[in-house]
Parts: sequence; C-alpha cells; structure tokens
Amino acid sequence: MTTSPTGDGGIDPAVREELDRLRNSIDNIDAAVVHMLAERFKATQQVGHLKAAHQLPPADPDREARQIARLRTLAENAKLDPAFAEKFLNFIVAEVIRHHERIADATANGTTTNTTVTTAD
Ligand SMILES: C=C(O[C@@H]1C=C(C(=O)O)C=C[C@H]1O)C(=O)O
Repeated sequence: MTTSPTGDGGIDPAVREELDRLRNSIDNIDAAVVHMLAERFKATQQVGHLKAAHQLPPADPDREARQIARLRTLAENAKLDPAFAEKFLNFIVAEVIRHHERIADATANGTTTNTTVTTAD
C-alpha cells in the first residue's frame, strides 16, 4: 500500500476508498461508545441519588476492585491491553464519583443538580 507524501489531495483512489471505509467504521464505533457511555451515566446518576438518599458513600472501592479484575479478564480475552482497560474504567469511575459527591452535597443542602453529567475538566 502506497500513499503520496503530499497529503490527502494526492492519495491513491484505492487507498482513499479503504481509508474512508475504515473511517466510517470508526465513526460508527465512536457513536456506539457515546451512546453506551450516556446509558452508563444515566444508570450511575440513579445510583448516586439512591446512595445520597440513604447516606451511602459516593465511592465503593471493593466494587471497583471487582470491576477492574473482571474488565482486565474481558480485555485479555478480547486482545485489548488490560492496562488500558483499567485506566479507561478508572477514568470513568472518577467522573462518576465526582457526580455522586455533587448529588450528595445537593441532597444534603436541599438543592438540585445539573442533569448534564460530564464536563471535560
Ligand atoms: C456506580 C457506583 O458508584 C461508584 C462508581 C462506580 C462505577 O462507575 O462503576 C463503581 C463503584 C463506585 O465507586 C456504584 O457503587 O455502583
């Protein structure tokens, strides 16, 4: 497979076609990831409200340890780097815990929380 060094304009049409095909697939996968994350955050928001209503702590390290062990095994079986899978889960869980802390504060203060679940900070 050869490509022009001049950038996308000079690309071989067959290469262009293959690149477009692969990128379409990537776009579909990215859309699925966004939708799955949105569903996951909907569920974790509900967990956050349940915990706040019953004075349970925002984080559950034992549960997280079980999830990490499970995800690492799933990653290995799927030929995905288990260290990456663990890092990715930790990134999401940290955000969830932040939401749970916010929900707990709002519940304790009798205020409401924003329904936009994630920020990029
Ligand atoms: C969602 C929960 O709260 C936190 C977030 C978790 C997650 O995002 O999977 C897991 C454990 C908790 O630290 C939970 O306790 O189930």
